[in-house]
Amino acid sequence: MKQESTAQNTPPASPPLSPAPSPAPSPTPSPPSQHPRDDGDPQALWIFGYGSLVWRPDFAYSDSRVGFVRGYSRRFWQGDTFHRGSDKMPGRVVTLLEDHEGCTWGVAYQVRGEQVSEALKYLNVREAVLGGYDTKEVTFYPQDTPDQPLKALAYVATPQNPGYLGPAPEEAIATQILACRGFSGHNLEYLLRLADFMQLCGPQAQDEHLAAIVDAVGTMLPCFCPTEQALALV
Ligand SMILES: N[C@@H](CCC(=O)N[C@@H](CS)C(=O)NCC(=O)O)C(=O)O
Repeated sequence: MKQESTAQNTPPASPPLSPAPSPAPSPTPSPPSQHPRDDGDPQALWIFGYGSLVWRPDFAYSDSRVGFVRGYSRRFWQGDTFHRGSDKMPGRVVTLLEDHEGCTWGVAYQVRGEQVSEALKYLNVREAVLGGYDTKEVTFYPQDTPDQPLKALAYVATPQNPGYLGPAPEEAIATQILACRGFSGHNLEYLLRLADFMQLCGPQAQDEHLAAIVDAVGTMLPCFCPTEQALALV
C-alpha cells in the first residue's frame, strides 16, 4: 500500500488524529543500525503498530501494510499518565504479551532514508520517554503476502516498566477507560479507534480481549451517568 512520504499520511485504518503534543527534547535513541533492517532495502526499516500507531503514526513513512505478528497477544495492561490518562487517573493502553498461541493484528510502516532517524527520534519520545515502552524485533506477516514475512520493530511495554498495570477483569479495564483522558484525548477514543481498525481487518482478525472490553463499555455506558464535572473531561 503506497503512501506519500509525508507526516500527513493516512494509515489504512482511519485518518490520523490531530498531531501529537510537541514532544520534549528527547534523549538520543539507539542508533538505527541496531534495528531490524528490510532485506530488500538495507536503508529501510519496518515499524509495527498495534495500538495508537495503527490510527495515528504521526511520522513520515513510505509504505504501510496491514497484517499480524504471531506469538503475541494484545492486552490493555499498560498504564498511561500522559496520552490517555493522568497521574491521578492513569488510563489503560495496549502492550504485547508473549503468547505462543497469540496473533496480533496491526499496521507495519516502512520508513526509508532520513525517515528512519526522524521516526525513531519521535517514537523514542512518544513511546519510550512518555509511554514506558521498549523496542523489540518481531516478525510481521502482511495480510496480502503472509508467505513473505518482514522483520519489524515494535514498541512493547514490559512488566518491568513503572507504568505497567498488568491483568485485570475486562469490566474493570472498561471502567478505567471510561473514566480517563489525557493529552492525546479520551481513553474511550483509544479503545474505539482500535476496535474500528480490527473491524476493518475483517473476520479473520479476532481479538477477544479487545472485544470483551468494548462489550463491557457498551453495557456500562447507558448507566454511566457522568456528572457535569465528568462531562467536562470528555
Ligand atoms: N506501541 C503500541 C502502543 C502505542 C501506544 O498506544 N502508545 C501510547 C503511549 S502510552 C500512545 O502513543 N498514545 C498516543 C495516543 O493515545 O493517541 C503501538 O504500536 O501502537
